[in-house]
Amino acid sequence: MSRLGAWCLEDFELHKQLYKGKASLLYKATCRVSGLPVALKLYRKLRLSALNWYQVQREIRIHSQLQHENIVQLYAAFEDCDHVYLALQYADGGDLYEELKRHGGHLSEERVARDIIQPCLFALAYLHQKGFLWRDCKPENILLGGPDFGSVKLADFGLSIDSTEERPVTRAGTLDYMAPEVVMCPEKSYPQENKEKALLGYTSSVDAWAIGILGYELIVGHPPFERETRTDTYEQIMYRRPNYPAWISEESRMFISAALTKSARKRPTVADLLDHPWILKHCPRTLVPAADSQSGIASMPSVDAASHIEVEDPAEKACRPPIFNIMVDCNVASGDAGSSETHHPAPEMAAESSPEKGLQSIFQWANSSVQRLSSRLLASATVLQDHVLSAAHSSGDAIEDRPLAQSMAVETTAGRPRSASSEGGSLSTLFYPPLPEDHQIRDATGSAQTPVQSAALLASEKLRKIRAAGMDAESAEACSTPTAIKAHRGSQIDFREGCSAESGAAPRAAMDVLHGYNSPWNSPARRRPHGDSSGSLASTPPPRGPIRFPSHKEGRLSYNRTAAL
Ligand SMILES: Nc1ncnc2c1ncn2[C@@H]1O[C@H](COP(=O)(O)OP(=O)(O)OP(=O)(O)O)[C@@H](O)[C@H]1O
Repeated sequence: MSRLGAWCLEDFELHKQLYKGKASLLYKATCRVSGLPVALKLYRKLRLSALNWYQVQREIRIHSQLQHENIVQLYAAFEDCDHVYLALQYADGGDLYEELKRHGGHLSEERVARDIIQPCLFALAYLHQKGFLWRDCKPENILLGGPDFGSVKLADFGLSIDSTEERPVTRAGTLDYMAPEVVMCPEKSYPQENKEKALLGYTSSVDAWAIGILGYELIVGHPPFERETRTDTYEQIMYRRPNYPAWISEESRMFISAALTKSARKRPTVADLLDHPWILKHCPRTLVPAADSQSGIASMPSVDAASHIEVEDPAEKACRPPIFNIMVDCNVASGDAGSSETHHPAPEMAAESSPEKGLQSIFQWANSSVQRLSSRLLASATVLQDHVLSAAHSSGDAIEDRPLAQSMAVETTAGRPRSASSEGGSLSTLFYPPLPEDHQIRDATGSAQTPVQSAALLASEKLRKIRAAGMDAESAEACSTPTAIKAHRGSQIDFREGCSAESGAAPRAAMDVLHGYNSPWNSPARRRPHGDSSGSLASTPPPRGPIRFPSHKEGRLSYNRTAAL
């Protein structure tokens, strides 16, 4: 059976809450139509400012165009009166941050290069080729496909931007992962702010920088420029070089140094980084797509299609879940000629013609954008192609025959309100099923706020500073440009004695002791950054002119999405 109409909440059976953000909730759910497990992301409309609305719309527009082995698939997007829903491919291995925690904050270099960095680079090359910037690289947004760690997937495109449609001019992302040129940009409070400023702007190379940060964090245990205050972190990002522990290999040091080239113009692209000797050393050569093969990048760049089919186990292929392929038409911002709604000119245009009308036009424009988005999203979820058909056939389930009441049969739980009405498009369609005790997700903010943990966090920061001072401050300069990487590629890698796993380096733990290195992950104080919620945009005014650094440390909260949430 195919899903003929638009998707709605009743198509999903909610299980446990996976995450609670400022404006979003994430549930593990099962699609009643196909039986597929999904991650259902709910944005609470009441918490969304005009800017947030714009970003949600952009997230859906961009994510719905992505189909890649290393990117979480967006299956559907729809809305009711109170929520916007994203049905996402469920990653049962959790996120990379949790994986790091499970491994004491370190992963082996080989694993980092082969299982994480290379797949991320493939996904980013694919994104960049389409003109998209991800802008939100961090372990929390990289999901694992299973216990074998075989297939990481990028998630969360809430900050992504289509550079073919708009110029990136905003300080967006997670501070520890921001490139210098991003840090130099101002924040913003409405979609078109600063777009007219020709001197502002950055490119996809901000994602290459973030990959360098990611590599460092996964290998060393913390981001290279993380400091106690935001001011210090900004300064580190802008002017300092990372400190490298002596035990990390020369190649990984060179890779990270190359990605962390301060000048965006001299920084290697993600395609260049795929050719870095560190990647080539740890990843089978056949997995690397030709650098200039556009089709290779656009489809599944991580595997050569032909050889992949040859080695693929047919049984495994049969078990692969079907994809219900839904395209969401949310091309709202560009306007709708046929719409009867009042359209307001973009604020900067109005401001140009009459400065005093500028502010008024911003509000009018924001209002009309919200209205247009809302009405269009409600009407626009369109099913194009549906593999659910086969899934439903095989299960013998007939979705049309299924009474709505039955599909909605969810027990009411004490403390979890559920409305009796199920009229389409109302909050009444939203329900929160009971959670088993052992599945109750504790609020990340609440779970780490005890005084003991706060004190431990401070102690851990001090420890980290002491460690940083003792690290090898030398920064590898070789391979710091695309040209240098290419020159280096294929050449015999000269291992620094004692630095490479292959040269019989001492086990990591022993080296840590030797160098007085005590992973922050050994301390229970390391908190999940999602829990740090003090850094909302609302509390950090956008800088004007020269950068002014705020004096307090905010957590690793993604910027520019939390404004007014
Ligand atoms: N498809 C998925 N499958 C399994 N878990 C997921 C999935 N998507 C997200 N998660 C989990 O939920 C967390 C938050 O997801 P996501 O980053 O999309 O939410 P968010 O509201 O955008 O968060 P933030 O604003 O903090 O970036 C992730 O770190 C991950 O642990």
